[in-house]
Amino acid sequence: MSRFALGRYSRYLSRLKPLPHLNKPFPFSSSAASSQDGAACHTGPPPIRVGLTESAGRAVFATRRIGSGDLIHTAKPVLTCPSLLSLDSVCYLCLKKLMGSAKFRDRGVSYCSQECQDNAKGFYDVETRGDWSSFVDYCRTHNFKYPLMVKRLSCMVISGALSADCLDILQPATLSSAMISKIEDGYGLLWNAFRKANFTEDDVAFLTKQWYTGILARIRINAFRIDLVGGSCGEDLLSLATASVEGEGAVGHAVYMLPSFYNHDCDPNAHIFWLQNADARLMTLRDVEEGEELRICYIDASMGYEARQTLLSQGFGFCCNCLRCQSRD
Ligand SMILES: C[S@@+](CC[C@H](N)C(=O)[O-])C[C@H]1O[C@@H](n2cnc3c(N)ncnc32)[C@H](O)[C@@H]1O
Repeated sequence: MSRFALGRYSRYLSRLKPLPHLNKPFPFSSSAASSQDGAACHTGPPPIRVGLTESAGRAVFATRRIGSGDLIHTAKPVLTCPSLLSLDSVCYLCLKKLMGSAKFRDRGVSYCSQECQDNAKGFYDVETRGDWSSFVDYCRTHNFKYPLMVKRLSCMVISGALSADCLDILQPATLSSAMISKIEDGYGLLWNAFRKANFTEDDVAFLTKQWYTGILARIRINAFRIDLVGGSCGEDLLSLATASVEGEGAVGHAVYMLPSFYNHDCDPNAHIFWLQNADARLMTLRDVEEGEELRICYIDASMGYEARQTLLSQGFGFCCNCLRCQSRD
């Protein structure tokens, strides 16, 4: 289950259409927009803080009034992974769609730029030492996407690109015993692939069953399905948000830090979307007052109350407490 079936709430976007001030370009330069989590729509830090709620754990709050349709901040992914179906058509690192013949090819995969190829080299050197066929078959057979993210994360940890505890801060899902036994099959296959590739016990000391399960539990709740909108920063945010609702399908998944602290609402005041690659953008869908919680929608909000509750409970393990659900709309 991904929360990035996310964002199909055209019913809620449509009421924004008459607002003329939404038709404005992105309010900050591409360099600000491409900085680490938290580039602000004005100069300085983003107008948000992470705090505690009474019943939904940590959350993101506005530190000042933010106008409807404003970009709140951008976020770089910590971890990306193309879907198996997109392997030949997107950049192996940033998930940008590759048009025509890719110029940057390395040992069977393609990149959109020399920079992506260079940035992926460390973990891809690790990855190309192993034979992943059994592990990938297991993912394909069960239609699992998240174990592929754990495989990439493992290669990144071995290469030194990330530390094994880099996702510890994120909330984990509660896993049933049936899920855990399926997860353990994947763990065995991953472990064997590394050992057969002659990685030392030291190299893979972090890769315990407990680590693997803990990472999958975090990815399950916090991975975003990436639906690219295309377009450019010059386009108005509402068109881009609407396009993201009508997106053609996922190119892969990614995990972020700051966006993971946004709680869900079936009538959200914020939206996450992607233009040309896995760099995320968060925007407001209506005016937000200082101190107000910013919430995005994890699911298809056009569904009815019962269906939404079932999906949120089965996929994310919570009973939604938003105002719309309280009124059983
Ligand atoms: C991606 S995390 C959001 C950040 C999280 N609150 C934290 O402390 O890390 C998703 C989790 O937040 C909680 N949550 C999010 N939206 C909620 C809502 N509308 N009602 C109740 N709990 C919610 C649930 O525990 C859910 O599994």
